[in-house]
Amino acid sequence: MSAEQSKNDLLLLTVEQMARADSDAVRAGVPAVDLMAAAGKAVADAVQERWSPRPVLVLCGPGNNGGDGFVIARHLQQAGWPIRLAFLGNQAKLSAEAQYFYQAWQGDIADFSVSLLEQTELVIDAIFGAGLARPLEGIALEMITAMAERKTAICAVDVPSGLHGSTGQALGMVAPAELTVTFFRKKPGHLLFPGRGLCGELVVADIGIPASVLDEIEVNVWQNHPALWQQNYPWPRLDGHKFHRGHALIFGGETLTGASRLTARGAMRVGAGLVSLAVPSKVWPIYANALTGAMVSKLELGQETEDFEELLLDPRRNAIAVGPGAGLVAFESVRTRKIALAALVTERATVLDADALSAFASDPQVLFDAIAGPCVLTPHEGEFARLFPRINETANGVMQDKLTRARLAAKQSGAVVVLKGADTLIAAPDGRAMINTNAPAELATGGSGDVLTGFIVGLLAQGVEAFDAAAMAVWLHGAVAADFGAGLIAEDLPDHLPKILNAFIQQQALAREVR
Ligand SMILES: NC(=O)C1=CN([C@@H]2O[C@H](COP(=O)(O)OP(=O)(O)OC[C@H]3O[C@@H](n4cnc5c(N)ncnc54)[C@H](O)[C@@H]3O)[C@@H](O)[C@H]2O)[C@@H](O)CC1
Ligand SMILES: Nc1ncnc2c1ncn2[C@@H]1O[C@H](COP(=O)(O)OP(=O)(O)O)[C@@H](O)[C@H]1O
Ligand SMILES: [K+]
Repeated sequence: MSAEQSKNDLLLLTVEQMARADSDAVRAGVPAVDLMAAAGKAVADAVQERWSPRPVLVLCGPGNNGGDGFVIARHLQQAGWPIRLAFLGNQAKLSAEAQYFYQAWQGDIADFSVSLLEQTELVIDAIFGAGLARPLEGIALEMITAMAERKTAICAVDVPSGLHGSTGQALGMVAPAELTVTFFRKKPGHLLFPGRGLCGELVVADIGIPASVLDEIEVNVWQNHPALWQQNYPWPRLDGHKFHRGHALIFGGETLTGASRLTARGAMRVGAGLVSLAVPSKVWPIYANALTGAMVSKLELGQETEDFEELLLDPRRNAIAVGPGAGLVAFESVRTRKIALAALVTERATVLDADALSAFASDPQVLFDAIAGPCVLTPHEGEFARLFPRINETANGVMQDKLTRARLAAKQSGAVVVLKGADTLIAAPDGRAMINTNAPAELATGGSGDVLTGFIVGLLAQGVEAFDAAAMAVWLHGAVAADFGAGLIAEDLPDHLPKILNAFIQQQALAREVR
């Protein structure tokens, strides 16, 4: 598969974009009835690959998702499965293609009723798909609530009914599926929590929509994956020396000294040519004692910012990280702000994390106004709420989804925003975004974010553009943790990185040989 093709496969379509892809395909000559036939067949195949024949209840809703349900029921029935089918809606209002498959269905059609679940071992949820306009109510809601309570095995068509495909948010109740089969491309809601947890295994089926329809749709959200950035990965040059690989400067505070040391180790392992820590002179011995490969510079009491600025007079210190362990109590907070602003004024590539974000909570605009060069902000949800309170405001008690919030924050701040969590978002001010999906829950351990900051600043030092550096770092961070597995602590992340990088090099070499 070519790089362009895999990039294309990683695109995520909103519900509206998917509807557009669908209608453009029809306009390009693919009959709508063929799309529905292919969609239903793909779901029936996926079901037969995973389950042995058993009593199945197919729940068909009023739209085209329901239309798919009729196709699925027919295939499974022809394969000898015991099928019951229930329909919610008005036959006269079905689309032409759904009407066609409704007519083609040979069996009985029941009304929705919770009692149907009694002799059911597998439910095909074809109630609502991408077209859900408002929260579920009435018998649809009762059905889904009963399915969730009984923990019936569910195969969802396109999305588990009630889940919003663009946001990953539940519109009221959603029964978690074991398997979700979607069509053509994934949607953000399949990858963003809670949606990701509700979809179970996710299968993307080709239903005959030509990829060329994407040429007309402006898509700028992807699932984060090396195919998107591996051509920009900064492998060392054969004739290189350490200054070709950049010099990362990291500020270290005086209380939680471990945090910035983790950052430094992350930056070193990811390949920065040189790494320096700049730390208050009174704690210099702690750092100097603990670090071998990194250099430690002293910032004298009362003139820490000036000393930091002096270090920045050397243009070879080309990437800066401030935040991990920087300090927030009283005078520390003021110092953290000053150091962050001193970094930003150079317009060199800068990562601000942790305390360097919280230090601006009282006036985030001061931070945003100072961002002029390449900058990456790496808030977790708590830090995000402090910096972007307006973006987090709720309407009817509901906050906007994570993708929207990260993109608004990137636009507002002028920085690449890495909104961390189990479904970390990477968003650029120009609207591009990636959703990361390879991170295991083992990363929820103190200090893992500090290492991520180190990976980012190490890549920035090597000249990688901010959005790519953030995407690479987040992916590597997840890959390392997933490969390490149980028992992971933050210290393991830098030290296990070489294994992942070496595997990555081998894969790239293989790909080159194949080409
Ligand atoms: N390329 C594609 O996108 C294809 C899509 N197909 C299927 O078509 C589906 C999309 O079809 P539709 O746009 O008809 O969407 P749905 O099947 O989700 O149905 C929407 C219908 O439900 C009604 N509705 C929405 N919210 C409601 C609520 N809360 N309570 C009661 N009624 C509500 C709407 O008024 C509309 O009539 C996809 O999910 C997929 O399963 C397939 O048929 C094949 C091709
Ligand atoms: N449940 C989870 N699944 C996957 N990744 C997670 C999970 N919880 C946290 N992470 C990741 O772990 C890191 C934690 O960073 P952060 O919250 O800054 O912690 P710390 O300050 O202790 O380093 C982030 O990269 C985040 O995306
Ligand atoms: K569904």
